[in-house]
Amino acid sequence: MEPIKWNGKTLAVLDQLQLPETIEWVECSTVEEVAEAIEKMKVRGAPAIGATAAFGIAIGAREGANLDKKEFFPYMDAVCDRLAKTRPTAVNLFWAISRMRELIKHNSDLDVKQLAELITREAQTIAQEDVEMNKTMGQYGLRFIPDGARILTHCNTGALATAGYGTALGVIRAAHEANKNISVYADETRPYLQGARLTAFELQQDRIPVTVITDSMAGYLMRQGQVDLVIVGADRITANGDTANKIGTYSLAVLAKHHGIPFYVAAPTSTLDFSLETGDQIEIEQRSPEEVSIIGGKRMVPEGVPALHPAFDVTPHKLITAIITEKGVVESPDRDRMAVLNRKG
Ligand SMILES: CSC[C@H]1O[C@H](OP(=O)(O)O)[C@H](O)[C@@H]1O
Repeated sequence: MEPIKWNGKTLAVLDQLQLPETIEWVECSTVEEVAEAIEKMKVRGAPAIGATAAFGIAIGAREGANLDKKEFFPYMDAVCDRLAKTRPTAVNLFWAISRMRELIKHNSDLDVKQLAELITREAQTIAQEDVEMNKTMGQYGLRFIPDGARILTHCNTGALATAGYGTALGVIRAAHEANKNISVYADETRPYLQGARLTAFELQQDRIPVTVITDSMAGYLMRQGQVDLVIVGADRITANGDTANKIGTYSLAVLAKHHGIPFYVAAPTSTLDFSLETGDQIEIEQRSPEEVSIIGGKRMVPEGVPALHPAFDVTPHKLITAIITEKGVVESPDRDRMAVLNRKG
């Protein structure tokens, strides 16, 4: 079940805030509606918000198709700027926007309507490429998944977090499709509950054995010898392999290291950011504390008591066993080893 569907002129967004109880599609026909769907996390997941922003730019180009060219280019700049303001951590968002800006710049000789068509096709290509990258990544990750593996994963990195198939969940899917008899522990992943609500939903649909655990149970299971490996996604990976991912990932990596359990990151190369040397430079999104204090519409923290809500944390590369991408695997990632991924094409 993909998170977005292009309808030729508008973008249907599966409202992930309503899952798993309700499957509700929201029609986005303006740039602002797309931007708000990303900001409110109706659609979320690094590659998914990149693809969504690309279609938001396509909608913007169609809205601006009646402008003359000298107005069209600054108008499209403003469209890209608006979408770039939605969420700061996942580099896939900025990768998609930058790819669209380059496309517009290198095709400025076309008329506005031709440009709008070209931009729409590029958004569709970005989505199609993402699914293909995820399936390739799944195959690269297979060698790290022993038969019968008990896998712990965090957040949601499946079809709902991408244009389809998934990153870490893509590796899990590939292992299941290869009859490796795996089972999954899904961290519920407070406060948005991507694991409990979305990963469990996806794996149940695929008949992959899944058990939801609270985030605080991971160490207990590792100490009981119940976890064979951890695999997670990523929102931004810097030149030395430091990885930003959903809050709670760093704690998992420390626990995995302590227990001698392999810790894998699966992410397409659109998640790599070689402009940053280390994870200390990654901007961590600070979301509303109300998303922590209020659960299912019910206040759990007394009014007036503050709450923190960093939406991501950074796992140092030394805690990562391997980074799996569609261009291959980097084991024991560091700056020198990651450089192999920093090649165009
Ligand atoms: C395919 S990796 C998706 C990545 O994005 C998630 O964050 P959010 O749900 O806030 O968009 C989480 O960090 C996942 O690992």
